[in-house]
Amino acid sequence: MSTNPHFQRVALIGFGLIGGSIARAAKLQGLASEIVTTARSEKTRARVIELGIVDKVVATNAEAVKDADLVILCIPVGACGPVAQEIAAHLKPGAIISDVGSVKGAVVKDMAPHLPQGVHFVPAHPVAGTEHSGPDSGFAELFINRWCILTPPDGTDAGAVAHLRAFWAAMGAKVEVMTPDHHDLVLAITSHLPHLIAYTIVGTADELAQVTESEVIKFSAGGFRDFTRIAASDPTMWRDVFLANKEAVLEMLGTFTEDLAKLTRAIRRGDGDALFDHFTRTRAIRRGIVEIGQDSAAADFGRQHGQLEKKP
Ligand SMILES: NC(=O)c1ccc[n+]([C@@H]2O[C@H](COP(=O)([O-])OP(=O)(O)OC[C@H]3O[C@@H](n4cnc5c(N)ncnc54)[C@H](O)[C@@H]3O)[C@@H](O)[C@H]2O)c1
Ligand SMILES: O=C(O)C(=O)C[C@]1(C(=O)O)C=C[C@@H](O)C=C1
Repeated sequence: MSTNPHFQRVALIGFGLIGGSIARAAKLQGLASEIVTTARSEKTRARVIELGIVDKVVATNAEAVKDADLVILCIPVGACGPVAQEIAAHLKPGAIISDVGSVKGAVVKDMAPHLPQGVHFVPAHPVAGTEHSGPDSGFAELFINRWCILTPPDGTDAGAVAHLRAFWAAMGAKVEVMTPDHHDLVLAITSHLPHLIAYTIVGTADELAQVTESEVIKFSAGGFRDFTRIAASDPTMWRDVFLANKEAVLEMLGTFTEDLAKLTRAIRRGDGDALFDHFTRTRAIRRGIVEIGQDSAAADFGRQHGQLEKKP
């Protein structure tokens, strides 16, 4: 028998891209009787109320988690430890405490010591996002056909894991469980390194523009634009990701630098065969990734669950 994905009261700490998307998707799918969110500034509180998605907007995290059956921290990973400490005394016994952080090892290490006995800690990471942030950036379809990785510590109550899994699945996600360390290694290459490289190349191109007084940015071709979309992402979020996943990112950066050196040598030596072989192999891999991402699961989910459509 499948687990009911519904929660009585869901508290979202932070109403940005991810918190706002969870609120929209959970409302649309009827996954919570009540959704409460924290918005710390008067301006954001006013905007979240105006959006009319959640049932209650409060100013403090302690107030938000009161009587909540599911609490999800939707804040930068560096803030998760301090917020766990802030809310610990106010959590309802039996509640599930989760997060959406892009790094798992550091979040588990920072949060776990603060959480009281009797709550269920099930860290999570929806591997879905955009370069936008803030209360207006979320959308209900964000998680459709995207992975959500759960990293419950050993011994976590199986019922709590199943309940959170059902919640994410009902928002359209494909859910997988793995260890925090494995998660951090995989995401270092598939997500963190691409962001670092995109941030770097935008800075390099801008410096060249200043040095040569040419208009490198102004006349940037499609390739540059496609490649650097993610460099518009939130600086606080990404500062925290690189600080929190330092070891894995440095390891992947080392391997990447070696591979870049091989291509550099091929260019310097005029080794067209080496370049052609490399590009042929990586084109096939890239095309495979696109095909995997374009299967029909999103459409199937939309048909089964109502009006959700994947955004172009
Ligand atoms: N942006 C993405 O593509 C993406 C994808 C998956 C996961 N994540 C993870 O999700 C988390 C949130 O990212 P986002 O993109 O939604 O960011 P966002 O900037 O859109 O929203 C974050 C919100 O958290 C609030 N906040 C920060 N510190 C807080 C605190 N101490 N108490 C209460 N609220 C606080 C901010 O005011 C903001 O409203 C991050 O941990 C990030 O790593 C992001
Ligand atoms: O598409 C984007 O804009 C993203 O950067 C999303 C992305 C990713 O790297 O895939 C970014 C960080 C997350 O933790 C998960 C998803």
